[in-house]
Parts: sequence; C-alpha cells; structure tokens
Amino acid sequence: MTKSLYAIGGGQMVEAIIRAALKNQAISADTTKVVDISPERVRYLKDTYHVTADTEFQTEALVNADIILLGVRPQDKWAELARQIGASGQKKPLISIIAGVTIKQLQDALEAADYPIVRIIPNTLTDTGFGVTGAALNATANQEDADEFLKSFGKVDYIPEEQIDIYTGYAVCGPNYIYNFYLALTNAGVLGGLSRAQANQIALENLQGAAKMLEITGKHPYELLDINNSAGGVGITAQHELDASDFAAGVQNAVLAAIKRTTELGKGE
Ligand SMILES: NC(=O)C1=CN([C@@H]2O[C@H](COP(=O)(O)OP(=O)(O)OC[C@H]3O[C@@H](n4cnc5c(N)ncnc54)[C@H](OP(=O)(O)O)[C@@H]3O)[C@@H](O)[C@H]2O)C=CC1
Ligand SMILES: O=C(O)[C@@H]1CCC=N1
Repeated sequence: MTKSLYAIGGGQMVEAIIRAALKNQAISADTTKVVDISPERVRYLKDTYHVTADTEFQTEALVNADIILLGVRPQDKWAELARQIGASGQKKPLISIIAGVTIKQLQDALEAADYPIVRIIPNTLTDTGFGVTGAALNATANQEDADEFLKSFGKVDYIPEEQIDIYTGYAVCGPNYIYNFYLALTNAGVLGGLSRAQANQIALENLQGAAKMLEITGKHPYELLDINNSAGGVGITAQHELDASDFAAGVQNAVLAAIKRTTELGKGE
C-alpha cells in the first residue's frame, strides 16, 4: 500500500530513495513532502519528481505522514530535528538513514518515550534492483510499517544494530570499491593499447559475467581462478603480480577505514 512520506533532507541518498519508491509505487508524488534547507534543491526536487517541497521544517507535515525519513548528514542538526519530531506528539515511524547515529542517540534526541525508530543504511544502487539495505528496529517499531517502503529501493537485511556500521563500510560503500576496481582495470586496458570504449565494454562484460559465475556456480573464487589459469601461462603470471602487490590489503584497509569512520561520525568526531 502506498505510504505518505515526509522526508527531511533532500540530498543524494533521499533523492535516490524517492526516485525508486515512486517508480515502485511504494509512495506517490501527491503524498510525498520533502524539506531541504537549500532552495535550489527544493526547486529541483519539485520540478523533477512533482513532490511537495519546502525549505522550512513543518511540524504539521508530520500529521499527514505515514513515515518520516530523516536524511540529513551526521554533521547536520539532526538532533534538533529529532527533538521537534518528538515534541510534535505524533509517533509516526522514524526511518533514519544517518550513518553512525545510533537508535539510542535518536531516542534521546526525540525526548519521547517508546518512539518507533527504524535505523537503516541504504545505498545509491536504488535504480538497479541490486544493493542491500541494513535495517535495525527498536522495540517499539513494527517491521510491517516499513517493510514495503524499504523493499522499494533495495533488498533488505534485518540485522542487529551492532552490524549497521559494518554494513555501512562494507555493503553501502560497496559500489565505491567496484567503481575503483573498474577504473583501475579500464585504465589498464587503455595502457595496453585499447580504446577507452573497448576497455570499458570489456570490463563491464567481465564484471557482470564474473559476478554471474560466482552466483550460478556457487564456487569459491580459488576454484574459478583455477579454471582461468593454465599451467605456466598468462593468468597465473598476472596472479603472481596481484599476490605480490597491496591489492587485497588495500581493499581490506579501505573497508575497515570506512567502518571506523562510520562509528566516528556517529560520535560527532
Ligand atoms: N550517499 C550515500 O551513499 C549514503 C548516505 N547515507 C546517509 O544519508 C544522509 C545524507 O547523505 P547524502 O544524501 O549523501 O548527503 P547530501 O549532502 O547530498 O544530503 C543532505 C541534504 O540535507 C540538507 N540539509 C542539511 N541540514 C538540513 C536541515 N536542517 N533541514 C533540511 N535539510 C537539511 C543538505 O542541504 P545543504 O547541502 O545545503 O547543507 C543536503 O541537501 C547522511 O546521513 C548519510 O550518512 C546513508 C547511506 C548511503
Ligand atoms: O559517504 C558517506 O558518508 C555515506 C554513508 C555511507 C556511504 N555514503
């Protein structure tokens, strides 16, 4: 069933959510309202998605909303916004996408006992049908109130809150690692003498094909590498260079740094 939505903060992530939720009819433009402090952003969201949008937070907008989406940054005045939501007396489910900010912090800022909170970490792959949102609920929140909306912009893993920061650095920043790999690989193709267009097309084929192989065979990558490397041949020569490099540690360090940064952001660091 279509939900009416009040989104607070209309930046990149909220836009990606609204676009997918509208397309999948979990929300409709005439019952979606967005507040963002930037007038340009408000104009853009109105013109592009035909939603109602404003630069001022309005407590009255909470009355007609089935769901509130809190989409400002950890560095923004989220606690003040939460206080106003709590003070409204409305107890509409609050879905927070703010990286690092915990259910306890939100609960304290709301200053309203037993407020239903759904803390999620979505990603920007919302248009693709791929990508996993991590979601943790407090004891007052009902999964059914949010489930259809959450599934309209990605697959959903309901997880213990302790895992949300790991999902943020690993699952949600996930596309970053892939984009970087793609960039490094396509530059190698160009370095080897292919045109940019050829290099891009081949890398995309290989990325999608390799992902499909992992999915349909269920094999460990070591087994698939064995198929791709003949004895004393080309593949194993490339493998030796990768093994001698910081490739694996570089990726792993980046993920661990992203997880650490998520936790720091929640602490206001
Ligand atoms: N981008 C991503 O991949 C993901 C982001 N997130 C989370 O989503 C949130 C938003 O991130 P993202 O979309 O990338 O950031 P953006 O900077 O694109 O969006 C934040 C928006 O909120 C606006 N804003 C700031 N303060 C207020 C306020 N008091 N009232 C209304 N609007 C306000 C900002 O305006 P202005 O720019 O003028 O300050 C901006 O338009 C963050 O908490 C982030 O952790 C979670 C998962 C993934
Ligand atoms: O960069 C960020 O802070 C957001 C949260 C996770 C991914 N993007």
